[in-house]
Amino acid sequence: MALVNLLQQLVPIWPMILSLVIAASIFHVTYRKIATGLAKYPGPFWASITDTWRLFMVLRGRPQEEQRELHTHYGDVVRLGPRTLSFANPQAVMDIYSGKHRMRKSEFYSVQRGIRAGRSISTIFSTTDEDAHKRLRRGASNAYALTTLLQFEPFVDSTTSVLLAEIRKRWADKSGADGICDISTWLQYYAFDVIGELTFSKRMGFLEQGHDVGGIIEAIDKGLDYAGPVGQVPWIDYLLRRNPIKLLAGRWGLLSTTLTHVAFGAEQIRQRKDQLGDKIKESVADGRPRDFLSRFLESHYVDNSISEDQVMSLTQANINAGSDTTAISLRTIFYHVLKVPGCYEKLMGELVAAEANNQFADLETRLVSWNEAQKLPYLDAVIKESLRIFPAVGLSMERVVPPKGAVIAGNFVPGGTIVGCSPWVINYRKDVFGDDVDQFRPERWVEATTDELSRMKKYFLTFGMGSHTCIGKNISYLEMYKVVAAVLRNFTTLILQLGEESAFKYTY
Ligand code: HEM
Repeated sequence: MALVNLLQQLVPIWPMILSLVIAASIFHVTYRKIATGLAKYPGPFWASITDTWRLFMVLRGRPQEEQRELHTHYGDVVRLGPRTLSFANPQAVMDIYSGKHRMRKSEFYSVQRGIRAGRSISTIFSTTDEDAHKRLRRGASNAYALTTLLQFEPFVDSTTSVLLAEIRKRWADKSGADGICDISTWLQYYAFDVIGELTFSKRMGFLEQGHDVGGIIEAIDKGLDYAGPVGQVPWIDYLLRRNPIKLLAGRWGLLSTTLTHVAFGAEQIRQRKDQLGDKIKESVADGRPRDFLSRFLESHYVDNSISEDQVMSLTQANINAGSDTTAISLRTIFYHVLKVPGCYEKLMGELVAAEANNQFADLETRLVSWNEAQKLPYLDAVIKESLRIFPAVGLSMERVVPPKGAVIAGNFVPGGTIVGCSPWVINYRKDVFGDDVDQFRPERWVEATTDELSRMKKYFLTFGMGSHTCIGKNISYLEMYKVVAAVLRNFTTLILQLGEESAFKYTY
């Protein structure tokens, strides 16, 4: 009754209320469009007044393609939000990521912090604090260095052997539907198991059990499906996952907020500490293969270069940043090898010739060592081209312009603006990779002149660039070169059967 009375009293003044709402909206739109200093940059109208436009672009499931189309339509700089610009030219890549403007990561990354017992866990990937990042990266970089790469080979070999054994047991030499392996799913199991083995000397068990054990893959995929769209409007995170009431309930043990893979990592660290006891404070130098956890624990307990929390955070970064990315990349490699006419035959030809030339030491299990894989130029070209044409990261790698502003590719950009380049845009630049960029053509990496090749390598953005460039790049190359060569050596007749290609969706 009271509400009806109130509405009746408002009737005479509704034109005034409506005018106020319209005036406020006009002010809001004008402010966001012009006062941010980005009015001169072209882009979709709705993007210039609200970030939710970008959120919907991500939800539509093909933001990487849409961003490329926007650049084709509007040019090298596109306004993707009231305070967000996307750049497409190579000079911008240098200006944004080379470190000359000391730009920090945007809040897009904060959305990807883990949660354990109601507390957020920042990782080397998700932190937006440049000093914290520097400390973490310095403490961890030894473990990921090219010089330690070979020490990780036994971990990759053992997971690869399990993958081969499972394929053999389940599908090899079987006819009809019994002989069809959903390689896409199994490559995902492989990538997740190998990162578990590299990090904790413990596979998560996907390959052996043939399913998503403990729902870990689902949890990580859900995390990415959440982070992609929510990262466009990061404050939404504080209403949803990082809702203070929810976090408090998590701290008090009233609600389980710990993410599945975070719990898995925490359990591995606990077990390792129990197992090592007092030996945890001793340096390990007996030449045994050492996983990442062992190296991080040594950095903490022996070298004091990272904190205990950082041990947890670094192992989490491996799982979060290193599993799905490698799975996507392995899938795109196999997809192109089997789909593009002539590619499979050429690659097999290279492997057979190498075998005939006694280039491979292992004739029994047919695993391939890192050093052997490095002597296969066509394999190298196929992997590079697959990663160029289908980079695992589909959105801009966002950075924040420092308060005094910055000149990016000749354009002055005011402080506080979020700027970035997408690997899906830069990897398709004709002036870098050639006129036939839409075509999968590994030969471009073989035929290029020295100058062309160095330009292609310089702007190849699949692993990012600068101080935040992928720390696990060498590890992922180790996995990919070895497993692709080993699968092809072991199973000589592979036929591609495509499923629902249209069901493919990208949210990150
Ligand atoms: C083919 C596989 C992979 C791809 C395509 C990939 C791609 C990327 C990209 C593009 C970035 C930079 C993101 C940015 O600047 O916004 C990045 C960072 C990172 N990656 Fe990878 N990655 C892969 C595999 C791995 C693996 C195997 C690991 C761990 C073992 C890993 C760990 C990380 C970490 C920790 C960062 C953050 C580095 C920092 O900010 O300092 N990645 N990755």
